[in-house]
Amino acid sequence: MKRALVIINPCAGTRQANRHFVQITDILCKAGYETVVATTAGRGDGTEIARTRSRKFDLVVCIGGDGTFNEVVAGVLESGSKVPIGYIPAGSTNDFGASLGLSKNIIQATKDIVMGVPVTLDIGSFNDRYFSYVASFGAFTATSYSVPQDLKNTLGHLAYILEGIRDIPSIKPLKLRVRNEVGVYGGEYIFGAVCNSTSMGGIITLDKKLVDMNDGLFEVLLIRSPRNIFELTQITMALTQGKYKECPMMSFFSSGNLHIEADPDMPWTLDGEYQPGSEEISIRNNKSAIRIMVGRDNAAAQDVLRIAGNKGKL
Ligand SMILES: Nc1ncnc2c1ncn2[C@@H]1O[C@H](COP(=O)(O)OP(=O)(O)OP(=O)(O)O)[C@@H](O)[C@H]1O
Repeated sequence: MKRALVIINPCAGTRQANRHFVQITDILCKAGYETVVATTAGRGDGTEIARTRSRKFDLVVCIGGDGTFNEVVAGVLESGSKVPIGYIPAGSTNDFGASLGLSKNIIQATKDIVMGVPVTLDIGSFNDRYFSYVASFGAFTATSYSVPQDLKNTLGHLAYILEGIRDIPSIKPLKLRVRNEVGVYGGEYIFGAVCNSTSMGGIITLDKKLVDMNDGLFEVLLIRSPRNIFELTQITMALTQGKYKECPMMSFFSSGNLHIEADPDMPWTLDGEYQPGSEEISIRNNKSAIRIMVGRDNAAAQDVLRIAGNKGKL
């Protein structure tokens, strides 16, 4: 009999997964999995459970937000197992699940895991930590949590931008030097993101055509500190229209590896969770590092994983 390890963060998001838990295990059971459940009790547990137990299973299912998924991915990678991972997004923002087109409906997401196919996906390293979809610093990090729901409903993407740019004048410029395979970028920035995703905190939305989550490359966006209202307007326009490449206040490029020199006190976020800064940061793209289950009719995943070239088949 096949075996599934379910790792659930019972406190993620609105705790809605807890209410569906019997249905989730029922679906796994009917799909032929003997199911073992492990709950996380605090930070790091997802990694510890996945690291010590993944090797004995045919499937690891993660239920929680992007932070829990990050932990489970790190644990699976550290275990050396190639076990496919199913992700049931049950957090508050679920940026990464949205990029991959995973269902927001918990039951449907579970069905997609058992009926779906494994496809490979790049995973980033930030010194000795892993991240699934974004390492970022500076402005906007709290924006996705502070936008009122009614504004999100009426204005959508624009609501995040309005909320985000409100903070820009109060942001202390951050000195940075970034080196990659082709060049060096340096100066004072208010924001930077190294993404393997089409969306980041609602503020940055990348065209699906630009993003391949399995190509060994990140999309990198750096936003310079504005010195006057004209430069601030340029940033606002570029964010609103998604035209990062054309904006003189931004550097936007694809890269596999980055070396960053920064203020060690400058905090980062990895997949939405706090990460202490460091003077020297090495960011690497671990190409096709994990296998993740996606539904067979998942059009978004087909786009961002270039399924035809992927090892999995839909
Ligand atoms: N049993 C628990 N009780 C309280 N906190 C927990 C528990 N298990 C894990 N955690 C914490 O939950 C955090 C991860 O939350 P997660 O990101 O999965 O959910 P979220 O923040 O609601 O979702 P999202 O990141 O998608 O907005 C981790 O930092 C971890 O320390």
